Amino acid sequence: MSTAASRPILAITCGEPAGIGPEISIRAAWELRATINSVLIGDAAFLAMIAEEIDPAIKLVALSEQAFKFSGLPDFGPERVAVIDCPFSVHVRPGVLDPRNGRAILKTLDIAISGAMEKAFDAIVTAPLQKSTINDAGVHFTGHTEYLAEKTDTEHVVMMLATDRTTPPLRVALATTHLALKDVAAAITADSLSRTLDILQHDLRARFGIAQPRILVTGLNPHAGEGGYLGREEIDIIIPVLAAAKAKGMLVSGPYPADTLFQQKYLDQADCVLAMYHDQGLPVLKYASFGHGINITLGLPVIRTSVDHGTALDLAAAGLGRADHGSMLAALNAAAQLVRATAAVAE
Ligand SMILES: NC(=O)C1=CN([C@@H]2O[C@H](COP(=O)(O)OP(=O)(O)OC[C@H]3O[C@@H](n4cnc5c(N)ncnc54)[C@H](O)[C@@H]3O)[C@@H](O)[C@H]2O)C=CC1
Ligand SMILES: NCC(=O)COP(=O)(O)O
Repeated sequence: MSTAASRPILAITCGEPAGIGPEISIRAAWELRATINSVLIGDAAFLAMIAEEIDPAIKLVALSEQAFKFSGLPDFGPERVAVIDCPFSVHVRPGVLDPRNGRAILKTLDIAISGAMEKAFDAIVTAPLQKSTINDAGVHFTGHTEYLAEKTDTEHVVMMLATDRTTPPLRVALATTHLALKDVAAAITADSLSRTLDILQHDLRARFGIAQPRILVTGLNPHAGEGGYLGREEIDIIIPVLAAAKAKGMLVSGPYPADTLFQQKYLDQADCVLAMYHDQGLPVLKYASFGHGINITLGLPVIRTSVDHGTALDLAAAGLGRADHGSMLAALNAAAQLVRATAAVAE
């Protein structure tokens, strides 16, 4: 099924329909149709309406989930973009969240995940969804990252955001994912941190072709704990884990104070920074490249990339044409590149 070498097949979940996800998904899939075989997953009638408004020349062709499951994906060629129909429960009003569509949004992800696990898709690319809407629909949901881990039976995954708009490219991985700040310290255990480093090392090699990844690790506390006077996580957990990783031959260093680590002289010597939590690492990357970065979930049995932004309900409410689809283009191109790089490393 896979056409990794030529035109990889990427499942795109169109995300929260009241946000900018459908628009950026259609624009990016259409623009890249010559090199990427995108398969949009969402409400086909709704997507057709948006496509018509963006540009009547855009050609979408819909198939039902049943047809996809029983007969697979027909070859629609590069002149049309396929849509797997996943109908919403209620009419969508741009900018207005409706939890009654929450379960259908989640179903788009389920179709993408099972299709990728069965190798009908080479990778998954997700447009942003509103995490609160899924919860309001009655399903506990903290993020795609955790949901993908659960649905693929993966015990441990790593969230990494990346941009090639800097020199060298900046990659920021996180030791924890979507957690309330009060729960972060307890989640950083020797076991979870060493698993995170192992996954980083493995995926930077297998998916990015970096033979000996150099990983700079932040501390958790201000001034990396100030020798224990501002917290003991560095002394009790991070330093011993880094020592063990170095003993295994990994090129890790730290813990560095997070507020001064992001300087060119350090980043020039690094393939990746591992930050301890969401708002420690991501603001730096988003400041460097917001709207053009990507989010990659490492450690999964499938390739998944996403955009570096959220649903932007404010823009969706204002009408089509306001959102920048640069990050969606980057996420699609990165997924295609990861498909090719992974195939090359496996050979
Ligand atoms: N991968 C995902 O599914 C993600 C989903 N989210 C969800 O998005 C929701 C809203 O998040 P916010 O923190 O408000 O961030 P946001 O990224 O949606 O918006 C923050 C600001 O950036 C602007 N912006 C965002 N994307 C843009 C684009 N493509 N072009 C131009 N301007 C853009 C918005 O107009 C707004 O001013 C959250 O509640 C969260 O659930 C957030 C991040 C990732
Ligand atoms: N800020 C990045 C983010 O929240 C990613 O969330 P998700 O991809 O796990 O849904």
